[in-house]
Amino acid sequence: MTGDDLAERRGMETDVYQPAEDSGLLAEAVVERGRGRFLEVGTGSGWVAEQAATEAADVASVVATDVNPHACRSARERGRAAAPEGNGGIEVVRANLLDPFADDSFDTVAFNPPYLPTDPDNKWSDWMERALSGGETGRELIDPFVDDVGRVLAPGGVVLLLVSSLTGYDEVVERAERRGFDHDVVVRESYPFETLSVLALSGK
Ligand SMILES: C[S@@+](CC[C@H](N)C(=O)[O-])C[C@H]1O[C@@H](n2cnc3c(N)ncnc32)[C@H](O)[C@@H]1O
Repeated sequence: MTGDDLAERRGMETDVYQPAEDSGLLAEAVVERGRGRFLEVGTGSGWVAEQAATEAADVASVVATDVNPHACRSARERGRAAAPEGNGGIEVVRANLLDPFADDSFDTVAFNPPYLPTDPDNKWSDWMERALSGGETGRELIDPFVDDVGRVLAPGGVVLLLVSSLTGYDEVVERAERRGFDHDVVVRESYPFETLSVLALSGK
Protein backbone atom coordinates (compact mmCIF):
# COMPACT_ATOMS: atom_id res chain seq x y z
CA MET A 1 0.00 0.00 0.00
CA THR A 2 1.69 3.24 -1.08
CA GLY A 3 0.92 6.87 -0.33
CA ASP A 4 -0.57 7.29 -3.80
CA ASP A 5 -2.73 4.20 -3.40
CA LEU A 6 -3.83 5.58 -0.07
CA ALA A 7 -4.87 8.94 -1.53
CA GLU A 8 -6.64 7.22 -4.39
CA ARG A 9 -8.43 4.82 -2.09
CA ARG A 10 -9.44 7.54 0.33
CA GLY A 11 -10.98 9.46 -2.57
CA MET A 12 -13.02 6.47 -3.63
CA GLU A 13 -13.99 4.87 -0.38
CA THR A 14 -14.40 6.25 3.11
CA ASP A 15 -16.20 3.47 4.96
CA VAL A 16 -14.83 0.02 4.18
CA TYR A 17 -11.30 -1.02 3.12
CA GLN A 18 -11.56 -2.72 -0.27
CA PRO A 19 -9.31 -5.68 -1.20
CA ALA A 20 -5.84 -4.59 -2.37
CA GLU A 21 -2.40 -6.18 -2.85
CA ASP A 22 -2.04 -6.78 0.90
CA SER A 23 -5.43 -8.53 1.04
CA GLY A 24 -4.40 -10.70 -1.93
CA LEU A 25 -1.18 -11.82 -0.23
CA LEU A 26 -2.97 -12.63 3.02
CA ALA A 27 -5.61 -14.62 1.10
CA GLU A 28 -2.85 -16.58 -0.67
CA ALA A 29 -1.34 -17.51 2.70
CA VAL A 30 -4.77 -18.38 4.11
CA VAL A 31 -5.57 -20.75 1.23
CA GLU A 32 -2.15 -22.40 1.64
CA ARG A 33 -1.92 -22.61 5.45
CA GLY A 34 -5.41 -22.01 6.90
CA ARG A 35 -7.07 -24.91 8.65
CA GLY A 36 -9.65 -25.87 11.28
CA ARG A 37 -11.43 -23.12 13.18
CA PHE A 38 -10.41 -19.93 11.36
CA LEU A 39 -10.58 -16.31 12.61
CA GLU A 40 -9.89 -13.21 10.55
CA VAL A 41 -9.32 -10.08 12.65
CA GLY A 42 -10.11 -6.77 10.92
CA THR A 43 -11.97 -8.30 7.99
CA GLY A 44 -12.91 -5.04 6.17
CA SER A 45 -14.97 -6.04 3.13
CA GLY A 46 -14.89 -9.70 4.21
CA TRP A 47 -13.10 -10.83 1.06
CA VAL A 48 -10.22 -12.66 2.81
CA ALA A 49 -12.69 -14.42 5.12
CA GLU A 50 -14.71 -15.41 2.05
CA GLN A 51 -11.57 -16.87 0.47
CA ALA A 52 -11.04 -18.88 3.66
CA ALA A 53 -14.63 -20.17 3.55
CA THR A 54 -14.68 -21.04 -0.14
CA GLU A 55 -11.08 -21.77 -1.23
CA ALA A 56 -9.17 -23.14 1.79
CA ALA A 57 -9.81 -26.88 1.75
CA ASP A 58 -8.71 -27.47 5.36
CA VAL A 59 -10.74 -24.65 6.94
CA ALA A 60 -13.76 -25.96 8.86
CA SER A 61 -15.44 -22.74 10.09
CA VAL A 62 -14.90 -18.99 9.64
CA VAL A 63 -15.33 -16.15 12.12
CA ALA A 64 -14.51 -12.55 11.10
CA THR A 65 -14.27 -9.40 13.22
CA ASP A 66 -13.98 -5.68 12.71
CA VAL A 67 -14.42 -2.56 14.86
CA ASN A 68 -16.09 -0.86 11.93
CA PRO A 69 -19.85 -1.57 11.70
CA HIS A 70 -19.88 -0.85 7.94
CA ALA A 71 -17.18 -3.51 7.49
CA CYS A 72 -19.20 -5.97 9.59
CA ARG A 73 -22.24 -5.39 7.38
CA SER A 74 -20.18 -5.87 4.21
CA ALA A 75 -18.63 -9.11 5.54
CA ARG A 76 -22.03 -10.42 6.64
CA GLU A 77 -23.50 -9.81 3.16
CA ARG A 78 -20.49 -11.47 1.55
CA GLY A 79 -20.82 -14.45 3.87
CA ARG A 80 -24.50 -14.86 3.01
CA ALA A 81 -23.69 -14.81 -0.70
CA ALA A 82 -20.82 -17.31 -0.26
CA ALA A 83 -22.66 -19.74 2.03
CA PRO A 84 -24.15 -21.98 -0.68
CA GLU A 85 -20.70 -22.75 -2.09
CA GLY A 86 -18.69 -22.55 1.13
CA ASN A 87 -18.43 -24.25 4.50
CA GLY A 88 -21.38 -22.53 6.14
CA GLY A 89 -20.45 -18.92 5.39
CA ILE A 90 -18.91 -16.36 7.75
CA GLU A 91 -19.89 -15.55 11.33
CA VAL A 92 -19.21 -11.85 11.86
CA VAL A 93 -18.54 -10.24 15.25
CA ARG A 94 -18.05 -6.53 15.88
CA ALA A 95 -15.06 -6.49 18.22
CA ASN A 96 -11.77 -4.91 19.20
CA LEU A 97 -8.95 -7.26 18.18
CA LEU A 98 -9.31 -10.57 20.09
CA ASP A 99 -11.24 -9.28 23.07
CA PRO A 100 -14.39 -11.46 23.01
CA PHE A 101 -12.76 -14.80 22.34
CA ALA A 102 -12.02 -17.55 24.83
CA ASP A 103 -8.63 -19.22 25.22
CA ASP A 104 -7.69 -21.89 22.63
CA SER A 105 -10.66 -21.03 20.34
CA PHE A 106 -9.00 -21.06 16.91
CA ASP A 107 -6.59 -23.16 14.85
CA THR A 108 -5.78 -20.27 12.48
CA VAL A 109 -5.86 -16.51 13.13
CA ALA A 110 -5.23 -14.13 10.20
CA PHE A 111 -4.74 -10.35 10.35
CA ASN A 112 -3.95 -7.68 7.77
CA PRO A 113 -3.60 -4.85 10.29
CA PRO A 114 -3.74 -1.09 9.93
CA TYR A 115 0.00 -0.52 9.55
CA LEU A 116 0.91 2.85 8.06
CA PRO A 117 3.07 4.94 10.42
CA THR A 118 1.09 8.14 10.95
CA ASP A 119 2.24 11.55 12.14
CA PRO A 120 0.10 12.39 15.21
CA ASP A 121 -0.23 15.99 13.92
CA ASN A 122 -1.54 14.77 10.61
CA LYS A 123 -4.43 12.56 11.61
CA TRP A 124 -7.77 12.31 9.95
CA SER A 125 -10.88 10.90 11.52
CA ASP A 126 -12.92 8.38 9.62
CA TRP A 127 -13.17 4.61 9.21
CA MET A 128 -10.39 4.66 6.62
CA GLU A 129 -8.02 6.00 9.27
CA ARG A 130 -8.94 3.06 11.48
CA ALA A 131 -8.24 0.77 8.49
CA LEU A 132 -4.88 2.25 7.54
CA SER A 133 -3.17 4.03 10.43
CA GLY A 134 -0.90 2.08 12.74
CA GLY A 135 -0.17 5.13 14.87
CA GLU A 136 3.26 6.74 15.13
CA THR A 137 5.22 3.47 14.93
CA GLY A 138 2.85 1.67 12.55
CA ARG A 139 2.56 -1.05 15.21
CA GLU A 140 -0.14 0.34 17.50
CA LEU A 141 -2.52 -2.51 16.60
CA ILE A 142 0.10 -5.12 15.75
CA ASP A 143 1.76 -5.03 19.20
CA PRO A 144 -1.36 -5.80 21.28
CA PHE A 145 -2.42 -8.38 18.69
CA VAL A 146 0.93 -10.23 18.92
CA ASP A 147 0.82 -9.99 22.72
CA ASP A 148 -2.66 -11.58 22.98
CA VAL A 149 -3.00 -13.93 20.00
CA GLY A 150 -1.27 -16.88 21.72
CA ARG A 151 -4.15 -16.90 24.20
CA VAL A 152 -6.92 -17.58 21.63
CA LEU A 153 -4.79 -19.92 19.52
CA ALA A 154 -5.27 -23.65 20.12
CA PRO A 155 -2.12 -25.72 20.65
CA GLY A 156 -0.51 -26.41 17.26
CA GLY A 157 -2.32 -23.43 15.70
CA VAL A 158 -0.90 -20.84 13.31
CA VAL A 159 -1.12 -17.04 13.05
CA LEU A 160 -0.92 -15.48 9.58
CA LEU A 161 0.12 -11.83 9.96
CA LEU A 162 0.72 -9.38 7.14
CA VAL A 163 3.78 -7.19 7.82
CA SER A 164 4.99 -4.24 5.72
CA SER A 165 8.58 -3.02 5.62
CA LEU A 166 7.08 0.40 6.46
CA THR A 167 6.00 -0.99 9.82
CA GLY A 168 9.34 -2.45 10.89
CA TYR A 169 9.61 -6.12 9.98
CA ASP A 170 12.40 -6.85 12.50
CA GLU A 171 10.50 -5.25 15.38
CA VAL A 172 7.44 -7.42 14.67
CA VAL A 173 9.52 -10.61 14.44
CA GLU A 174 11.37 -9.76 17.68
CA ARG A 175 8.11 -9.19 19.53
CA ALA A 176 6.67 -12.48 18.23
CA GLU A 177 9.82 -14.31 19.33
CA ARG A 178 9.56 -12.75 22.80
CA ARG A 179 6.01 -14.14 22.94
CA GLY A 180 7.37 -17.62 22.23
CA PHE A 181 6.52 -17.95 18.52
CA ASP A 182 8.64 -19.45 15.76
CA HIS A 183 8.18 -17.74 12.41
CA ASP A 184 8.47 -18.37 8.70
CA VAL A 185 7.52 -16.32 5.65
CA VAL A 186 4.62 -17.76 3.65
CA VAL A 187 4.58 -15.16 0.83
CA ARG A 188 6.53 -11.98 0.16
CA GLU A 189 6.18 -9.33 -2.56
CA SER A 190 8.09 -6.11 -3.17
CA TYR A 191 6.45 -2.95 -4.48
CA PRO A 192 8.07 0.43 -5.23
CA PHE A 193 7.56 1.79 -1.70
CA GLU A 194 7.33 -1.28 0.51
CA THR A 195 7.82 -5.01 0.81
CA LEU A 196 4.88 -7.01 2.11
CA SER A 197 5.35 -10.36 3.87
CA VAL A 198 2.89 -12.75 5.42
CA LEU A 199 4.47 -14.27 8.51
CA ALA A 200 3.31 -17.60 9.88
CA LEU A 201 3.73 -17.64 13.67
CA SER A 202 3.58 -21.06 15.25
CA GLY A 203 4.97 -23.20 18.03
CA LYS A 204 2.56 -22.36 20.82
C1 LIG B 1 -5.84 -2.88 6.25
S1 LIG B 1 -7.55 -3.18 6.60
C2 LIG B 1 -7.67 -4.87 6.08
C3 LIG B 1 -9.06 -5.29 5.64
C4 LIG B 1 -9.17 -6.72 5.10
N1 LIG B 1 -8.79 -7.69 6.09
C5 LIG B 1 -8.32 -6.90 3.87
O1 LIG B 1 -7.25 -7.51 3.98
O2 LIG B 1 -8.72 -6.42 2.80
C6 LIG B 1 -7.58 -3.28 8.39
C7 LIG B 1 -8.94 -3.57 9.00
O3 LIG B 1 -8.78 -3.65 10.44
C8 LIG B 1 -9.90 -3.03 11.05
N2 LIG B 1 -9.52 -2.63 12.42
C9 LIG B 1 -8.87 -1.52 12.83
N3 LIG B 1 -8.71 -1.51 14.16
C10 LIG B 1 -9.27 -2.67 14.62
C11 LIG B 1 -9.44 -3.24 15.92
N4 LIG B 1 -8.97 -2.62 17.01
N5 LIG B 1 -10.09 -4.43 16.02
C12 LIG B 1 -10.58 -5.05 14.91
N6 LIG B 1 -10.45 -4.56 13.66
C13 LIG B 1 -9.80 -3.38 13.51
C14 LIG B 1 -10.23 -1.87 10.15
O4 LIG B 1 -11.54 -1.39 10.34
C15 LIG B 1 -10.00 -2.51 8.77
O5 LIG B 1 -11.17 -3.09 8.27
